[in-house]
Amino acid sequence: MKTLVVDHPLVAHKLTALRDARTDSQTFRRLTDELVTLLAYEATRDVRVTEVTVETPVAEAHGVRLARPAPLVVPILRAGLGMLEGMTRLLPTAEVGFLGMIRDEGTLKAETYATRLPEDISGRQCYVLDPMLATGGTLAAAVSLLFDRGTEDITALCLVSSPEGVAHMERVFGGGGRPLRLVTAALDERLNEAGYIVPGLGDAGDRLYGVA
Ligand SMILES: O=P(O)(O)OC[C@H]1O[C@H](OP(=O)(O)OP(=O)(O)O)[C@H](O)[C@@H]1O
Ligand SMILES: O=c1cc[nH]c(=O)[nH]1
Ligand SMILES: [Mg+2]
Repeated sequence: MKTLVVDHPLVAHKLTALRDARTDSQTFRRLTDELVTLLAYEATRDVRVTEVTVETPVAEAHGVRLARPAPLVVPILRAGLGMLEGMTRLLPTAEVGFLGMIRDEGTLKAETYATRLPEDISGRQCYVLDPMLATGGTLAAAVSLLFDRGTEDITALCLVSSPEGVAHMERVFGGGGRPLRLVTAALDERLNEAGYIVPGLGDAGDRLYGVA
């Protein structure tokens, strides 16, 4: 797995405001949306394109458009939903599938409660959205499911990642196989005893949508 920590002052500025416990839900949602747009720029660097020619008012111009089959964007519910609009704004032809996953806060194991994906996702480039990569259990389960369904390559976009989560993903998917990339706005210090990222930003789902 290739990991990219996006190093950009605008990303750092918005992430700092997002982390701030005083930031309200409305602002948290806006900042999440803005951060995704910035991460998406890096995350889609290898998106497949097809060469096309268009007529400008002056002459023929050679360019590209997004290739078919369209990319697949998969937010992991709930918190990943906060990243969806920012991503599809940049990838308007993308299809969207949904994975509902919840981490048991006692065992820290991820459970899948909903899977709604297009029928055929074989050969697709896939962008998985989840603001938090903590133990890595949730993202690893999502990536395994998508690879099992035939996805060609996967890029995960996370706002905050932990070293433990990245190490878990590398352990599970490091042995080659299909391409996997992680694009994250921050690699934090560690996990605490409760499995929360330190310093992190708290519970992303609760901060986006209120306490579940
Ligand atoms: O890396 P892990 O240790 O698996 O933890 C990360 C997961 O926990 C959070 O979701 P949560 O289970 O709280 O669900 P929610 O989005 O509905 O709040 C977060 O959005 C990730 O999906
Ligand atoms: O820090 C964390 C860990 C898991 N889930 C979150 O929302 N935040
Ligand atoms: Mg949550």
